[in-house]
Amino acid sequence: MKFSQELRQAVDASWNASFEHPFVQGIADGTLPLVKFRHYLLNDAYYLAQFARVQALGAAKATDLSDSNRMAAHVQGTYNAELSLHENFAKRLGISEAEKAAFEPSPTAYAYTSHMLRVANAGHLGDIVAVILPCYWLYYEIGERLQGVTSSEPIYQEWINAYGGEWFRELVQEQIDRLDTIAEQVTAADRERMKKHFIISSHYEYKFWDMAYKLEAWPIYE
Ligand SMILES: Cc1ncc(C[n+]2csc(CCO)c2C)c(N)n1
Repeated sequence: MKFSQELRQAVDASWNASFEHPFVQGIADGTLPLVKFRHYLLNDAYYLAQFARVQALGAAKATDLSDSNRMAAHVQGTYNAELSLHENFAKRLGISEAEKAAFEPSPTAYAYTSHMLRVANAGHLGDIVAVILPCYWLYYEIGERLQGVTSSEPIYQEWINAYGGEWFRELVQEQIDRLDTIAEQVTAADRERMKKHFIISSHYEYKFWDMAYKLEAWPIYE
């Protein structure tokens, strides 16, 4: 069995919980209150900025020029594809640049990105691909499941369309293939560590929906 398949099996329950989360279901049927999607977007803008840094560390740590080149291209992909989607939504939801700049990430967004940055700083390219892969792959599977669904909220429909396309499938497959290639070249201990990164990122993907749905914030002490 390919390493990627072993990892996919290990997170099956966690990913099913993401598919069934009321945030995702609310996107599909259009009933998700926009205030919750707004909270998601603000946290996701922070998340994506950190995600790009993690991908860039992958480019820096690659030992092969072709991997450096592709990881750097993926940084640009995050900027172009993800942030343009965001800018479009932010405008429509009345999120200003000032609000974005002043926004402090919620505990889960902070913890998830801290997890990725810790792994990226300490690890090699294999650790980095393992820690970022659930972001690609889970969103692809959500996009796939929601194909054919017509959400009554146009913003949610655009979000669904963005993750169902062919361009996205190719990006995901490229990272899955990179994971499998590296997995064949490293030790069993390396693979075990990579698997843990993948599982923890999957937990955080679930918690990210929950964070947005519950409008999670830091405690206020008075
Ligand atoms: C919490 C969270 N997880 C995953 C994604 C999706 N995503 C982020 S970067 C990237 C790869 C380049 O497009 C993908 C698919 C998101 N937006 N927010």
